[in-house]
Amino acid sequence: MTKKEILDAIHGKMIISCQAVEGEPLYVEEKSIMYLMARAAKQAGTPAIRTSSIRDVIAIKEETGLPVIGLVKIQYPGYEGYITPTMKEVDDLVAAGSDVVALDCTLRKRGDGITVNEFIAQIKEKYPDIILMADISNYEEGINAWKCGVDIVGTTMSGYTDYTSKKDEPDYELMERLAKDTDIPVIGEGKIHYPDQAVKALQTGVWAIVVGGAITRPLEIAQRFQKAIENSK
Ligand SMILES: CC(=O)N[C@H](C=O)[C@@H](O)[C@H](O)[C@H](O)COP(=O)(O)O
Repeated sequence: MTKKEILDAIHGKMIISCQAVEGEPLYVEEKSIMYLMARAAKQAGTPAIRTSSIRDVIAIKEETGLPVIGLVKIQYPGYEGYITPTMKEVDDLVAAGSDVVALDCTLRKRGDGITVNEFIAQIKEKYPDIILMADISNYEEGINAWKCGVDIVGTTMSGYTDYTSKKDEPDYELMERLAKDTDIPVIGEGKIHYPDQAVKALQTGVWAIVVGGAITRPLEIAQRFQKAIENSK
């Protein structure tokens, strides 16, 4: 699919994130099972899937035929970001056929000593046709990534950096400001736990939203029920 086709397909819609990394209940060592989550997501009508790891990108594309936003979560020493931190992960995602490559574009420390701006430039030089989604945590990082020429900005990391508020709800304000002040698609992502929050996030003016754990992480869902019950006692 071309960039325009992908962006048109996701416009106004909910992308479902299907992820399980090592240590999570749905992570199975021998074989990816996240394609089953993606099957359900497709049946529910999602136009695209976001997923982590090379094997899940491959399995989900094979299962659904939908465009995939791929990323690799890996924590290297010296790097604060863990979403597609180096060219190695970009190379692997491109080779796996990831339609969009998502990467950490926060302004945090990188172990290779280059800036995120330089990293983006290196990726674009190596892969001129790549579609990049910048995962950022605040307004400054979103604007910076947009100016570096990424194709999509996502609010993914809001609440997950030292300098952003840890509230357990979507960052509607960030979504609204970036949608207003950039001319590329903004994806509202992170902590959208309920259908009414999904609606509200889309109403901020973002191009699309990503919902993950509230649909595809059973432990997180069960804990939310448990907590509500405990709190009611
Ligand atoms: C911060 C981080 O590492 N976020 C990851 C990014 O891909 C995923 O673990 C999240 O599930 C995804 O962003 C969707 O968010 P939520 O699961 O809250 O709907």
